[in-house]
Amino acid sequence: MVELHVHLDGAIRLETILDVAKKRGIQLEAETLVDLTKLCTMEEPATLTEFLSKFNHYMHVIAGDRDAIKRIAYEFVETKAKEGVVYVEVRYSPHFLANCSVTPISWNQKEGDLTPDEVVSLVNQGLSEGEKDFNITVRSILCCMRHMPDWSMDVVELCKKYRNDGVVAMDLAGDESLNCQAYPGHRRAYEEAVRSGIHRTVHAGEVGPPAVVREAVEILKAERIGHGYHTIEDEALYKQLLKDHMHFEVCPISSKLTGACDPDFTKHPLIRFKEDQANYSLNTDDPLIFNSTLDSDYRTVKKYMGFTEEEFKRVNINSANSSFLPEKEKEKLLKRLYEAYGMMENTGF
Ligand SMILES: O=c1[nH]cnc2c1ncn2[C@H]1C[C@H](O)[C@@H](CO)O1
Repeated sequence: MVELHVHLDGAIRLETILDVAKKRGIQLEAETLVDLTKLCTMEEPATLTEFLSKFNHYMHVIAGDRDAIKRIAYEFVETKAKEGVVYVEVRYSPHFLANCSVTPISWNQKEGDLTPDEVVSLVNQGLSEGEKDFNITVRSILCCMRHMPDWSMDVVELCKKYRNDGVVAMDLAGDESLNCQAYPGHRRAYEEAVRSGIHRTVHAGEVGPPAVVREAVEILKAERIGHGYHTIEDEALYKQLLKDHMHFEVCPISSKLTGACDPDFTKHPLIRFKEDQANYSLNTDDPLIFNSTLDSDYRTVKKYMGFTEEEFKRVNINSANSSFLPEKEKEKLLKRLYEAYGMMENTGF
C-alpha cells in the first residue's frame, strides 16, 4: 500500500507519550494507557475544531525534546512497515515541535534551543534509520499552518534546504476557515515553492466549501488536495479537476470523526470519486486520534462503499503516480506495485 496523507504528530504511539512524559517529568492529564486513550482519541463524530484540540493533550510532551522527536519518526516507520505500507509521505509542522526561533512558542513550552530547522533534521534521522531497519520508503512533507502565516516562508525555505534529505513537498494544514486572502503569507510562500520547484499540497474542502479548493488550485497552485470532499458541491470545479487528474488525498475514518462528511458512509463523496474513477488515495490522516490503522480505513470503504480489490489496486497505482517522488524513484515504486499485483507494467489504469 501507498499512503500520502498522514500527520506525524497525529500518528504517535500512546505508549511513547506516556514513556516520554515519565522520562521528562511532565505531568499528563491521564496517567494510564486507558485514560490517555480516552483523552486523546475520538469515537464519535465531532467538529474539526474539537479534533484539533486533541493535540493540546500531548504535543507538549514531545515538542522540544530531541530524543522524543527522533523516536516518534523512527517508530512511525516501524508502524507503517507492519501495516504493509511500501511507500509513505508523512507530514508535520516543524514549528509545532520547536521551542526556539519560532513565535509564538507552541503548547506553553518554555523557550529552549531547538529550532524548526533542527526538528526537520531530527525527523529526517529517525525516518531514514527506520527506512533502513524496516525496508520501506519514507518521504516527508512540511506543513504551514493556516493560523500562522508568518511561519510559511520559513517552511518553504526548509523544504528547499532539505529537498535532498527526504523532504518532498509543502502543505497547508489547520483550520481552513482562515482563507489566504486574509493571510497573504501563505500565498507568498507557495509562490516561492513554485519558483523553486517544491511540490505542493493543500488541505482544502475538508470542512470548508469548494471555494477553498478553488483557491488552493488557482492561487496556491496545489498539485494535490488534502481531503477535498466538498469539491463535489461545485460541479464545474469538480469536472475541471477530474479532467486535470487532480489527486485527492482521501481519509475515510477521519472524514467521519472530524464532521467533514455525513457520518453515514453510504452517502460519502468518496463513492462519487470511485464512480467517476477519480484520482485519489486512501489514508489514515491521524491514526492516534482516530484510533485507526490503514487497514481499518480500507475495511471501512470495503464494507460501506463497495470497494473491490481491483479498485484498491487502481487507488494504489494512482497514489504512486501522484506521489512527490522524482520520476526515476516513482517508476521503481510503480514497478514494485505492478509486481505485487501480478500486473504487466503497461496495464495501468
Ligand atoms: O485533518 C486535518 N485537517 C487540518 N489540519 C490537520 C488535520 N490533521 C492534522 N492537522 C494539523 C494538526 C497538526 O498539528 C498539524 C501538522 O501535522 O496539522
